[in-house]
Amino acid sequence: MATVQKLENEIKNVEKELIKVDAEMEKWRTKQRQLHERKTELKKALNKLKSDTLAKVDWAGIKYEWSEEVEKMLKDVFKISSFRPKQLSAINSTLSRQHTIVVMPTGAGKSLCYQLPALVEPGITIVVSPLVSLMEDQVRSLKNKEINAMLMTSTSPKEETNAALNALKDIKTPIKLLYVTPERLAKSKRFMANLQKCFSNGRLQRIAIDEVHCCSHWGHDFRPDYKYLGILSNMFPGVPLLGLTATATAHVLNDVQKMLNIPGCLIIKSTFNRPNLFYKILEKPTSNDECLNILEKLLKHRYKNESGIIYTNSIKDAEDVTNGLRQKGLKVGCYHANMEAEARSKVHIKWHENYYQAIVATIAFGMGIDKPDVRFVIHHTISKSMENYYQESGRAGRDGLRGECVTLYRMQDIFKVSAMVFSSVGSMDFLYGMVKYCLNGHLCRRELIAKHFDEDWGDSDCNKMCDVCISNSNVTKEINLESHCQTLTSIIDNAAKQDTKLTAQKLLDAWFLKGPVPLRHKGKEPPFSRAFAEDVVAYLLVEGYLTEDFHYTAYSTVVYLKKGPNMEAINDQNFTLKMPIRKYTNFELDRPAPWDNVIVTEKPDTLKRKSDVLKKAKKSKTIIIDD
Ligand SMILES: Nc1ncnc2c1ncn2[C@@H]1O[C@H](COP(=O)(O)OP(=O)(O)OP(=O)(O)O)[C@@H](O)[C@H]1O
Repeated sequence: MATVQKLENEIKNVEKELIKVDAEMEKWRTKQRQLHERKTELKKALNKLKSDTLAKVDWAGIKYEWSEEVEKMLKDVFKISSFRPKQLSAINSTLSRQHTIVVMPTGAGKSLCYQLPALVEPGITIVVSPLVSLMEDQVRSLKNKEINAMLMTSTSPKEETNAALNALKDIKTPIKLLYVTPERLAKSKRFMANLQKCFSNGRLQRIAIDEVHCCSHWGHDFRPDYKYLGILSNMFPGVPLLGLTATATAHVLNDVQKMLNIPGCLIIKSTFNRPNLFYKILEKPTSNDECLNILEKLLKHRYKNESGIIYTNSIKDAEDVTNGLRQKGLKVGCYHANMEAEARSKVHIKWHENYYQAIVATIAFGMGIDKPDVRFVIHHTISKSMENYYQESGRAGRDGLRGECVTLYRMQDIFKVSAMVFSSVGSMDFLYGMVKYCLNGHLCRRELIAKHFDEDWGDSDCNKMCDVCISNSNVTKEINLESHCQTLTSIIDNAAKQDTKLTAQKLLDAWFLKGPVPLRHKGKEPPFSRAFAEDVVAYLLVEGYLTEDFHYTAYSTVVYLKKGPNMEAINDQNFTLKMPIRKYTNFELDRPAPWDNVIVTEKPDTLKRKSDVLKKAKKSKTIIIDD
C-alpha cells in the first residue's frame, strides 16, 4: 500500500525526470530555432544567387525581336532620344517575361520601364499604384502622348469604372494601360473576375507595381493593401510582374520578393548617387528664433528666388516655421496631413507655380512631387531613417542641376523623433542610421548613402559635393572616450540610487556640474564644450553604450537615458573607445549658392535633355558631364 513517504518520493523522482525532459526539450527547441534560422539564411542565399545570376545577363546588350520597335517607340511616342541607365535592361527583361524588380532613385525614369513595353505588345498592362494623384498625373501625361490609358480607383465615377472593367473583357479594346489602386486590384471581386477573363483571353500583358516597397514592413511607406498582391504570380502564371521602387535595402527587396511570391527574381538596380546634389549638415541652434534666422538667411540670400522644401517632423513645427518665416516677409506655404485635401492641393499648386518660394511640410508631402527645379531641401529636424532622408532630400535637383540638401542637426532632435517612432519594429536602428550620418565628419556623405543602399562606392568621386569632401581635410582626429564613459556611468548609477531618471539634458547638466547638486559627479567638468558633449552622448547612444528609456505621461512621451548593453565593456581591462571628431564646415548663408557648379547627370548621348539642362543653366560656368 502506498505510504505518504512513498508517494512523496515518487513525486520527487517525477519532478527530477521532468527537469531532465524540460532541459532536453529546451535543447531541441534551440536546435529547431537554429535550423529554422539556417533554413531562412540558405533560402536567402539561394534567392540572392538566382537574382545575381539573372543580373549577370547583359539585358541591354542583346538584340531582341522587339528591339527596333522599342527604339522607334522611344523616339516617336515618348520623344526621348536615348535611354537612361538601366531603363533598356528593365524593358528587355520584362519583355522577356522575367519577373523583375527595378530599383532606381526618384526621378530616374521608372515609369518608362512599363509604359514603353505596354505599347510594344498587344494586350493590357495593369499598373498598381498607391497614390491617386500620381495615377492621375500619369494618365494625363500618357493621354497627351496619345497613349490609351485609364485609371480605376475607389472614387472613380461609375461610368469610368464600368468602362475600365469592360476594357478588361473586350478583346478589341484600345486601352493599353490600366492604373488601379492595390485595394481595387485584390478586393474587388468584379475587377478580379474581369482580370481573370483578360488573362484567359491571353491579353494580360504584365502587371507593374509602382512603389513596390510598400509591400514591406521594412519600407518607409508600408501599405497593408499591398499584401493582397501576393496572389498575382500564382493566379496569372506566365504574366511577368514588374516591381518599381527607389528603396534598395536588402531587407526590403527580400521582403518584396517574398510578399509577391517571386523569390530569386531579377533585380535591376541603378546607382543611387545623385551627383548634382550637395549634402550638408548644419548645426541647429537651441532656440527657435535663431533657427528661424538661419532659415530666413537661407531663403533670402543663399536660395534667393529659388524654389525648395523645408521638412519638419511635426504639424506644429510646420505651422510655427511657416508663420515665423511669413512674419519675416517670406512667401512660404504650409502642408501637412491635418489640412483638407483641397487646401493641400492649393498649396502644392502655388508652390509649383513658384508663388511660394518654399513649402514647409511634414512628410505628408511625399510621393508624386514632380517639380524639376527644386533647388533646396532643408530638413528642419532629422528624418526618421536614411531611407526617408534619401527620398525626401532626393526631391531636389530632378532637372539635373545643382540642388542642396541641408539638414539642421542637434542632439535634442534625436529624442523628438525617437519618442514618435520607438514603438514600431526596427525604427530605432533606422533612426540611429540617420544620426550616424549626421555625426559623421570624416567619410564622404555619398559614400555613407551608397553603403546604406548596399552599393559599391569604391573610388567614386564626390566632386566636393558634400560638406565633408569640401572641407579638404584628410586627417581624422579622434577622442578617447573611456574615461568619459566611466564618468557618465557613475552619474547614471548615482541617479539610480536616488531613484532619479535622467533625460539627456539632465545627464549633460550633471556632467558639466550644473543642475541639482546630488546628481553631479565628483570629478571635473569635461574639457570640451557642451555642444561637443552632445555629440559624445549621441555617439554613445548610437553605438549602444547608452540606451533610451521611454515613459508615457498624460501628454507626451519622456525619453530618459540609461546604460546601454555595450557599457558593460568599460569593466574590461583592455577597453578602448575612440570617437572620430567632426567639425561643422563653413557654409555661407548670406551669399547665393554656387549654382554655376553644374553637374549634368545624363549620359552625353541624351542630347535633347542635355541641351534642356544647358538652356536652363544660364548662369553656368562649369559643366561636368558624368559619363
Ligand atoms: N531616357 C530619358 N531621357 C530623358 N527624360 C526621361 C527619360 N526617362 C524618363 N524621363 C523623364 O524623367 C522624368 C521622371 O520620370 P519618372 O516620373 O518616370 O521618374 P520615377 O523614377 O518614376 O520617379 P519617382 O520615383 O519620383 O516617381 C519624367 O519627366 C520623364 O519623362
